[in-house]
Amino acid sequence: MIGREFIAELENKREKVENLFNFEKFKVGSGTYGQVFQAFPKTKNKLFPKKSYALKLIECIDHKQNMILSMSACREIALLRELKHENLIQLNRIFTDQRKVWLLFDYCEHDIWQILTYHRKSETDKFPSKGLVKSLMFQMFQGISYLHNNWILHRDLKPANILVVGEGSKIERGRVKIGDMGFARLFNSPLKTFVDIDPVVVTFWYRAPELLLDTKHYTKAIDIWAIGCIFAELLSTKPLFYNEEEKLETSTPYNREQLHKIFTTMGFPKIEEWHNLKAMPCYERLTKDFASAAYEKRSLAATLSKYKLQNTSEFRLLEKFLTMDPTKRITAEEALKDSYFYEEPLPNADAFYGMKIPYPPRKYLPNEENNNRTQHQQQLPPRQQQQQNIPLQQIPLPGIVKQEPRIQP
Ligand SMILES: Cc1ccc(-n2nc(C(C)(C)C)cc2NC(=O)NCCN2CCOCC2)cc1
Repeated sequence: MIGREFIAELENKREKVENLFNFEKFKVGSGTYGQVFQAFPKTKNKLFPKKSYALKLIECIDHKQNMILSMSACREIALLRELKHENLIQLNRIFTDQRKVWLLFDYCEHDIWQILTYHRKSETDKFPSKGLVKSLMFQMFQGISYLHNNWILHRDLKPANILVVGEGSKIERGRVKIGDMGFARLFNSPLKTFVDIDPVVVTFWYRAPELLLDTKHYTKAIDIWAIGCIFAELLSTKPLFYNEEEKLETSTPYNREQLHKIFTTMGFPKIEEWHNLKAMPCYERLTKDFASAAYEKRSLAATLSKYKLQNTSEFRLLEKFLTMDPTKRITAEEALKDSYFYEEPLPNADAFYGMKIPYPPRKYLPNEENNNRTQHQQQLPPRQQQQQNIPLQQIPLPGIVKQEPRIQP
């Protein structure tokens, strides 16, 4: 059997995602890493229990009949196949056909961005309950602790990446699933208030000070700072380091406005607090751009005083997350042992325990697929290809549905 007939034979045998699920009209997200659809098993298919799934279409490039999988897709598949924890997104299956790669996940109706947006806009329900906040935080730390113990850093923790399972799933209702939606596409949107901010806009609000000072060492402490920002936002419903300036990514991670926001909120870091500050790559620029005296009266306690958080276990824990010196920041393991998680209300495995879920379901986005060529069919110039991508055939994609031995290119 020659190659083309063999491929055709292969195609007929494969389970096609279009035959197994209804999803085309239910797009819930799109961005740099691909598009995401809510998917419902078709009645005739017994392979998948009757519940909601998420199908992520990976952007491939079709080059001279060769499917080219991006490096990021390869990294996502390789990473997710190794990870298994109840508070992390779980990759269920991989489907491929001649032109596309689909990743199948369990569906999560909610995320912390959506929860915060609901409370910001509500007149009568302005804050998430104490029990909800505690459960979300505890589950987030369980997931991050698993990642950090496996020496994996998330590096882009923000409310939109903290998903929560909704109604419908008895066992997993209110379960936190940390993901990486990778929607951080450059977005030159007009200035907006944070209430309407799109979860896909690139924000620096969760970036640790050492990142903004161009540290060369990505560490676990960077994730802890981001979780601290999310904790503060859950307690106040306002982004702690909100910065209305939405800048396109600049060549250096140094962001003067974001640093100013952090110092205005926390005060300016003292050398005795952050011994290694002078060693930061952008320290010279920092001393030129900022006068520490301007932030003398600033502190986290002063900033959050209007939320009546002083002398609470929440505030004491928050200070440990938002410690300027990354080497002094609390670890995920230490956070899980904090007294905050051992006082009423105790964290419940179901973040929505004892409450009716008031948060709206996800909105469906228009699916451009129907009326124009999709990204994966675009041709990349050959030069770009060599740098960025590996032909699909060369990537062992174990666990693909009904995978036959691949023909070598
Ligand atoms: C390049 C790259 C992109 C993403 C990941 N990544 N990393 C993670 C961990 C568990 C490590 C946080 C999760 C993902 N991928 C997704 O979350 N994917 C989204 C899955 N969601 C979509 C919406 O519905 C629920 C499942 C890795 C590498």
